[in-house]
Amino acid sequence: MAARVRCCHSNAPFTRLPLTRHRNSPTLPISPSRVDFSALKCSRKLSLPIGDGSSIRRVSGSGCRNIVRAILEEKKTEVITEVDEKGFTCVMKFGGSSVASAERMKEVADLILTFPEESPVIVLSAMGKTTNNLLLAGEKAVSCGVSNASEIEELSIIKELHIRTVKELNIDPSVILTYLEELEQLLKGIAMMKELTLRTRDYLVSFGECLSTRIFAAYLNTIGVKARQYDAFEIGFITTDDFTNGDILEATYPAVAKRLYDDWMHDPAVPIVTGFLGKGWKTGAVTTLGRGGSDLTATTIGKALGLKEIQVWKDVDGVLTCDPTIYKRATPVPFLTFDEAAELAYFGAQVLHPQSMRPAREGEIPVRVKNSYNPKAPGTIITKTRDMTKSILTSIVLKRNVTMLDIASTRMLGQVGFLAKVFSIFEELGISVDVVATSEVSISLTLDPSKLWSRELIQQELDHVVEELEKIAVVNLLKGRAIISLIGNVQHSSLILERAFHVLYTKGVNVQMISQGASKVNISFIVNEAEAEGCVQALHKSFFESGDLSELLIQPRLGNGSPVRMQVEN
Ligand SMILES: Nc1ncnc2c1ncn2[C@@H]1O[C@H](COP(=O)(O)OP(=O)(O)O)[C@@H](O)[C@H]1O
Ligand SMILES: N[C@@H](CC(=O)OP(=O)(O)O)C(=O)O
Repeated sequence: MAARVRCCHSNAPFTRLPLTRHRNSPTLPISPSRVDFSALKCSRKLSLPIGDGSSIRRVSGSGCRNIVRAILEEKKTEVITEVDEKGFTCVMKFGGSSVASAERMKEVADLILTFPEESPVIVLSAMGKTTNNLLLAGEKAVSCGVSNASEIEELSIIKELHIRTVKELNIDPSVILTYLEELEQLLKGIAMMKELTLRTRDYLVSFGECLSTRIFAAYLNTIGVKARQYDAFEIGFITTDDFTNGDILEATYPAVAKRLYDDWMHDPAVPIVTGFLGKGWKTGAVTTLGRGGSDLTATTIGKALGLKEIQVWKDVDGVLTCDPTIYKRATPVPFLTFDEAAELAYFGAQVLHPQSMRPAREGEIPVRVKNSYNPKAPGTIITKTRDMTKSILTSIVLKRNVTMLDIASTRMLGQVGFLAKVFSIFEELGISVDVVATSEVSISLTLDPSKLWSRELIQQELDHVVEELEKIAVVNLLKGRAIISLIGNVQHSSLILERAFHVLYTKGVNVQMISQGASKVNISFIVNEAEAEGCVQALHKSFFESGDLSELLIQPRLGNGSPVRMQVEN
């Protein structure tokens, strides 16, 4: 293996790439067995020039690690020499609300141009409500008959929106026309087959992101900003074959880094990447990462390229103290840890995709949530740690449409393995469980509604679960429940619980289950769905609108009398 790597610091002559963390150690020829990839990962400030003598490129960041791995995996034997080109600095993801119209796309382009010091990778979602419209169109196609498929109302809405956008942006409509024709053909195909499999559903919704990115890249090119469109499933986003809910596989990171850097070095252009989409590793078919999955696309690129920041641009001033559609007086949360953000997303805050924090946490890359409608607002910055000294409650999250199961063993106390048996039934049926509270002979738990949503046979599945559990237990299935999660500093759980229960007691609400669990940041309780919104509003008033709760804290003190500073680490 003859690849050689050198490192360059911006103002210094080329020094030699440390294969350990020491910057000034000598250059060594690299071979898979000699490269300490974990050391490379730490070297975020290193630059890695690669080339074949004729064309020479340089990349920066911990993406170097992925490039080196990719080179080695391909068994390239080229010599690496110096150049001085700028790599990518950040990823900017714009959600559907940010690119909902031609006007919005222009504003987003302006916004990107207001950061000339950045060299961003752009990730886009489908325009506005296009994903919902595609799903609705697909469902209608199943039963409307082939001859009516072209007339589906949502198809017309999608066509009209995209054609109008292209006209208003003054770009060549051919960039999207073939896609719109193909979409119509696909709906006819669904109508003919009279079925919409999960695989076809993913292919169908992929049109949304394929269209929006093509339009935006074409627009940037017309205003003189060189841009290049990418379909994520063509540039190395490899996922499991779980259609509608694909998991990003490890191979994605080096593949995406290599493709984006290679293209950039041959011919620099701003990459415009489709969010939400991937390619199933066995089937080779288009997959999606679950609703809101463009956030995960952005953090995956952030980690792959070792960027300094991941920005997700939304239609709100950051992560708020609760869903603003439930309670208008929600306010932005300036700082969050990855743990808090992940928990918040997992327990239902639509603002972030539940899996999106994982790559950011692994790459230790800060995530900034900003408002594309109000760029001056500071937004929320999500990092590994933050000062928790005064933090009590951060945000209140509501998850609706929850099914709860009370499971009591038919045998009496002391039954060994009861919990194991119950959970093995869920494992066998592939159903995921959200909140759990147990005693030796009984369990209360909730089923993850998003998992149920993404699959069919919901009622049959529930019946089947109950049937299996009834072999060992008395089962009570309770629908129409909601989970209210209090995300915050569980170090102060007594204060949080005292206040929360006072609020709920005052409202006459009976909590049906509570779980604090092992999480350092979340206390959840289950109430009737009909009461849930009122509870969130009352809790918000009590925790965020009635003075500084931190004054109630009894501060732990060191021997010298000074207060202990608390840091929460993921
Ligand atoms: N705690 C929260 N903070 C901010 N927004 C929230 C929260 N909970 C729910 N939301 C909803 O999330 C929306 C933003 O997320 P999303 O629709 O995925 O944005 P985008 O499509 O721009 O990526 C907001 O408009 C808001 O209604
Ligand atoms: N368009 C997809 C993916 C996505 O991330 O969208 P948004 O960024 O608008 O939430 C969806 O609606 O689920």
